[in-house]
Amino acid sequence: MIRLAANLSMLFNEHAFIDRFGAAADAGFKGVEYLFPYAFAADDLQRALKETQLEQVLFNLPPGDWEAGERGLASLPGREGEFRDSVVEALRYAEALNCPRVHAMAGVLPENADATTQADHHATYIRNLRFAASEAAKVGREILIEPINTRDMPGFFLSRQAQAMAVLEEVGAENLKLQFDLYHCQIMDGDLIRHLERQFSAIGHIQVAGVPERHEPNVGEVHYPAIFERLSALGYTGWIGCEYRPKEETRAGLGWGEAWGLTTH
Ligand SMILES: O=C(O)[C@@H](O)C(=O)CO
Ligand SMILES: [Mg+2]
Repeated sequence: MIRLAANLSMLFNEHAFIDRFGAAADAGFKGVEYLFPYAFAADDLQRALKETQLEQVLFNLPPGDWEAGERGLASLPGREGEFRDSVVEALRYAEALNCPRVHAMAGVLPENADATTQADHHATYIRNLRFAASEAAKVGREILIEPINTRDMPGFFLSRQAQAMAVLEEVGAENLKLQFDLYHCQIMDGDLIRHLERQFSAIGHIQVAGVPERHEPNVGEVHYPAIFERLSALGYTGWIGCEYRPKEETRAGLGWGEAWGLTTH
């Protein structure tokens, strides 16, 4: 069964953040995800989930200085202390929101990074992910890593599916999983269904969007019905995060999801 989660950082931007929970539930979503909960007290978010009977399915660790262009800390040499604090903070929110998984963004390489710098980032990434996975395991949660396309995030350290699979293998923690965003995969690697099949056992969460504009899944070059069909055949029981920027009003664009219980009126 396909379970769709609304990404509240991108969907329902017609509403103030806290009101997006109600809008998502009204439209038929059963779960929500978003980038960061930290601007809100955990109690307020907990109340919003309870009132709407939505499940919190994912959010990200604190990413460093977002305004200054930082996109995660996990691979940044010299920032290990901050990364550790970010793991503790994310797990505190995860417990309060009953969220089973959190995404540790890899971070951005410095411009023109040479092989030594890249190797430093890789070594830091592996050490940090081991720490994060071991802390998360103590409280029964998963850590996710997500390859992100370098057109949207130039220099992002983790950009290819093969790189992510190699990292998962090197870290070797059962609760470290792949956040498979089909939008990024299409841009960087293509061959979506074969990637899904080959990586299926490593996947902890899936996200979708049309390519290339990142609008609704039925807008653009990817034929999502075939992908959803394959996912069902593979026996996927996890969540699919709707992480796209609606072309117009959120609700008006939900027609693509009617087969999976979303309503447009
Ligand atoms: O794909 C994305 O952009 C997100 O899933 C994310 O976590 C970082 O922006
Ligand atoms: Mg994503």
